[in-house]
Amino acid sequence: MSSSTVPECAFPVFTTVSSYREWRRKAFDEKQTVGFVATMGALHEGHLALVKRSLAANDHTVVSIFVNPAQFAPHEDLATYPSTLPRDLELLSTISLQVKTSENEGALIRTPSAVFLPTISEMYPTGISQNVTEQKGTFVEVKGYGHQMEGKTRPTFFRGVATVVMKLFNAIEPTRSYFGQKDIQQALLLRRMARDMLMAHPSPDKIHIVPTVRDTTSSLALSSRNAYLTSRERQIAAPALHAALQAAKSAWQNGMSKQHCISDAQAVINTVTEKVMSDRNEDSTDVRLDYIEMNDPDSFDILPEDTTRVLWDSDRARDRAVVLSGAMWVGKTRLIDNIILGDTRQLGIME
Ligand SMILES: Nc1ncnc2c1ncn2[C@@H]1O[C@H](COP(=O)(O)OP(=O)(O)OP(=O)(O)O)[C@@H](O)[C@H]1O
Ligand SMILES: CC(C)(CO)[C@@H](O)C(=O)[O-]
Ligand code: BAL
Repeated sequence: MSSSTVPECAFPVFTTVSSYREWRRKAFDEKQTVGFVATMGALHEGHLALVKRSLAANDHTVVSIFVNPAQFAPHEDLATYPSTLPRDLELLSTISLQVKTSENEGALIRTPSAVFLPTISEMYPTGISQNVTEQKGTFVEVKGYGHQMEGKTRPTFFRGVATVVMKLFNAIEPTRSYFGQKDIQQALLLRRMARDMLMAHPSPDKIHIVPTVRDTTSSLALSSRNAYLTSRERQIAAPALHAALQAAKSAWQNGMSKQHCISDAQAVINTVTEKVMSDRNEDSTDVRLDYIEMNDPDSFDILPEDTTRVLWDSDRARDRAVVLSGAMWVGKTRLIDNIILGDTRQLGIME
């Protein structure tokens, strides 16, 4: 993207690493903190929640918008991924937060300081293929943590995410960074990457996880890909994933085994699938569960089938956390969601 094609807005939009670095150097010199929110654009209230958390805690907030080819498999939706750049920049121009600081009693208004909007060649100087076997250059893999949950269906996804986020961290050099709980495996894996690579910008303890923002009536997790849903899919089928996870959660809290919890969740999806199939007057939608699973948040290991809350708790900490997550196809849209069972503070999820 050339700077002449970027719409005018209230903050600088940097399309190159070198132009951003000039701005960043000044923030370093002035000992100002920089909060960072990485996005692929098509912004919604979920993204804005991350931006607000950053505004609350940092002198500056930088948002990146970059649709990363490396995290899309060749058969996935890179070509059709939603893009709403003028609206994104407008949303970021209108967001503000009033903060209290020790020097300034209540009157300080913070707004985003900059957007980083790089081209593909800026981010991948050696070039990039979506086909892993054809790739050349430097990639980041968090070994042992990218094949479970989302990685089972999307085996090259976390390699693409870790690679681009390492590049973004190197370019932006944030003091703190904010990721959404909606992509819980991504956030936990990136914290591990920062720890393993001894990163300072941000340090692993400054990678913050923000609770999932949901549609207030249906509880559907907000997601850029929700734009693919028809209105009937959005109302009838899409909310089933969260409802299924809630059914598993209540079975877990009632002392049931993991196996029982997951079959309760599957029953919720089956009921919705049958309803959608039986509405013969309407356009038919194909609803298909990809997975619902329960994993250890530290190792990402799958919990054994007979695990109950009591067995899990007695093993280590009280109210020990579990990641209960799932993915489901509604027509051509793949939705993901999760609930943390037990104490969410063990995962450092913000309150
Ligand atoms: N509903 C949400 N609540 C909180 N954070 C969210 C929500 N949706 C996305 N995020 C977070 O925003 C950041 C950028 O996400 P991204 O741009 O991929 O949007 P997305 O809505 O997750 O898109 P997609 O539909 O591709 O999954 C990630 O850290 C992601 O977890
Ligand atoms: C973190 C991220 C911006 C990397 O491309 C993406 O995976 C996302 O938006 O969740
Ligand atoms: N928020 C996750 C980005 C992706 O699915 O590619």
